[in-house]
Amino acid sequence: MDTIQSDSYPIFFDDSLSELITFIKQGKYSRTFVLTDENTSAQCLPVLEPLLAELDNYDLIEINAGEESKNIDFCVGVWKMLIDFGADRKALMVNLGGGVVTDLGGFVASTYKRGIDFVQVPTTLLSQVDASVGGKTGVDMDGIKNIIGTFTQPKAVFMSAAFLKTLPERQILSGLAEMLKHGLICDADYWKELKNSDLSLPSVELIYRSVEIKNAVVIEDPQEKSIRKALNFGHTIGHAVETNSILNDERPLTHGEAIAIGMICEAWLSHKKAGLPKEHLHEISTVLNGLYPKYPVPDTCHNVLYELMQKDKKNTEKQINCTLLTKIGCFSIDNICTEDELCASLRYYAAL
Ligand SMILES: NC(=O)c1ccc[n+]([C@@H]2O[C@H](COP(=O)([O-])OP(=O)(O)OC[C@H]3O[C@@H](n4cnc5c(N)ncnc54)[C@H](O)[C@@H]3O)[C@@H](O)[C@H]2O)c1
Ligand SMILES: O=C(O)C(=O)C[C@@H](O)[C@H](O)[C@H](O)COP(=O)(O)O
Ligand SMILES: [Zn+2]
Repeated sequence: MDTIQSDSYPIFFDDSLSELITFIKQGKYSRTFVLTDENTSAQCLPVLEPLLAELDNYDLIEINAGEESKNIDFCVGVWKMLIDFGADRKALMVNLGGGVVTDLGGFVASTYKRGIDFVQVPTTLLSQVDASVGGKTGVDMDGIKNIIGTFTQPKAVFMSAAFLKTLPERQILSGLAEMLKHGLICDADYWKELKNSDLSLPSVELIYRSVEIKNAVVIEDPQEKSIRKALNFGHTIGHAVETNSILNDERPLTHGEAIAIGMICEAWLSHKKAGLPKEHLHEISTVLNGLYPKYPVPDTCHNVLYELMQKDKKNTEKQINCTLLTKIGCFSIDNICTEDELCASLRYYAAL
């Protein structure tokens, strides 16, 4: 599988991860820090350890697993460890994990001593097809997703299908939601291929195509001034549903599960406001509703969800700004949606 070149960094597809060690050795880093969470320490570090053994030294930093750790307190913990270990500006962070580790690790690295190099070694499907690519780093605060963060590109990304062997089925489905999103916004053929494929573990070719789509969008608009907003399809409503679930549910929704709900609602808005044909809305709803477990969004929680949507980063002057679809494979950015429209879309999802 060919390496994909982003603006300033390579994205390697190589199960052996040999390029990672070459990269670290050639970089002449003063010290290497490997950031993991408790699950990637147990399941993914053993894959990397024989390679890391080739280095003179490296240090491990571990955070708790899950979105609940993606906050400034955990950043402080990691910054303190970097200080205690005497990390200088020539240190390297290797973020080994899912989107929580790559988002938080990228943010910590991009701010420590005003920025040290970091590389992403994504271990979930979601972090491979989405979170590790494109340079959005950050953490949540006050129940708002990714409200604190930077745009900082990694020095390289290293993809290995080996990590996906230990990934629970629920996490595969979570990553699949972002892959389906890539098809819906940019590539109708890819959407068709994906929905007809074996979805229990998408092939490396499908993963590769997803990364190509995301990378192409980011290269055109790295700081989300315009078309990068396409990648936010499903996220205005999805992030609100995700945050509300994290705050209230014993077993919160995954990012992808929440985004799937958001994509159904925003497909309905697309039909009402952006010309998405009725058959396309039906196709999107049927596929997504069939793949993901039904989640309750009763009218009684609409005001809480609407309040959360008001905090979305795409908004200006309190108007809710959604990315919509004009047809499967084509998007339209900067669509202002009213509270009534957003609530009606949640009702559409609930009634499916
Ligand atoms: N920066 C971006 O562009 C971007 C894009 C999409 C999502 N995100 C963010 O990514 C986060 C979600 O990422 P995620 O879905 O990877 O969640 P995650 O990082 O929480 O990982 C999901 C679970 O899988 C475990 N895990 C990771 N790798 C494993 C493996 N190989 N085997 C077994 N278990 C493993 C983790 O410990 C965790 O329990 C969210 O915070 C979301 O906002 C960021
Ligand atoms: O890379 C992007 O741009 C995206 O929007 C990808 C999303 O899938 C991802 O969840 C991202 O973190 C959302 O960004 P945010 O700016 O809405 O927090
Ligand atoms: Zn997302």
